[in-house]
Amino acid sequence: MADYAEITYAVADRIATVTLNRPEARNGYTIRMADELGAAMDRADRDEDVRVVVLTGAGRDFCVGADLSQGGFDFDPATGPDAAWQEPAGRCSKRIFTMNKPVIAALHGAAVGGGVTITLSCDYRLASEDSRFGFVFTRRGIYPEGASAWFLPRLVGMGTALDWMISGRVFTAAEALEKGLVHKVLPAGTVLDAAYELAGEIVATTAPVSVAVTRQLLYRMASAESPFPVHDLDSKLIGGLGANPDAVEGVMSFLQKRPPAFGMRVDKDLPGYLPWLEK
Ligand SMILES: C/C=C/C(=O)SCCNC(=O)CCNC(=O)[C@H](O)C(C)(C)COP(=O)(O)OP(=O)(O)OC[C@H]1O[C@@H](n2cnc3c(N)ncnc32)[C@H](O)[C@@H]1OP(=O)(O)O
Repeated sequence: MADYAEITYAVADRIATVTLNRPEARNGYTIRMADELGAAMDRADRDEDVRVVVLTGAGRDFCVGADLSQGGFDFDPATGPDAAWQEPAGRCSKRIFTMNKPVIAALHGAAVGGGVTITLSCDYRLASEDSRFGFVFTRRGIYPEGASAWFLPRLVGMGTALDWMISGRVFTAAEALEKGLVHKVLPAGTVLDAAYELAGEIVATTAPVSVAVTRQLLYRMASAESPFPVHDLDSKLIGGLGANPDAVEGVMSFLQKRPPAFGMRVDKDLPGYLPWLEK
């Protein structure tokens, strides 16, 4: 699409592909890229033809983090940012977190600094066996942003998060898989195909509103102190979703041994969709 300079956006088979597109700079992250990524996620979320987003990078790397050759502040360092300013990785991380649709990150080469923190709010991380990861921030004298202090311990446990974030060392796809940062490691050159296969399965078999509610609930309840609030919410959600036509379709398609034909809309007018989950 002509309206982006540092990413590309394409839709096929109900899957939006968002590609970081500065291969000459190893997809070094810029303020502009952050803004374009946020806009692309917005667009995919609003597009009724899109069910799943695949996030990937052009060239040999996913993303080497902030492009260190570019300077980088979009505020005056002498006065600091105003209260509304959102740091660049957070702009994307936050937008992905509030998506109604799952996001699959297909990673290869370096996924380092902001290049890994922007994937932490994605629902899946698939990695090529040549991937390397690193929360290198302490080595640059800065801080791991993109809300990684919230996401990373939940994904890999506090011990591993402390190790990776304090040491800043670069580690392999095998270590990322062992600790739970990535869901799968794929042979070189096959990670994007694997992402499309997974996305296609989600498109073909799941109800959009169920997916939206389920992913938000998992995140929101991850910090609950006991199962009691989750039991209460479950009752509201099951009651609401039961009134949704997709619940009828999900059961009928199973009984009639045919593929489901779910509705495409996910919005606050649908029974079972709880807009307050977005807060
Ligand atoms: C909001 C976001 C904030 C942040 O992301 S802060 C963190 C910013 N990112 C980094 O600090 C990563 C720095 N890079 C590295 O640690 C390593 O590189 C890698 C692990 C990514 C890759 O290692 P290897 O494959 O051995 O490559 P190489 O020999 O270190 O570098 C090859 C060329 O790539 C350039 N490069 C790598 N990362 C960046 C970057 N982030 N910004 C600008 N250039 C980068 C180098 O400088 C060099 O260039 P030349 O060949 O011309 O000497």
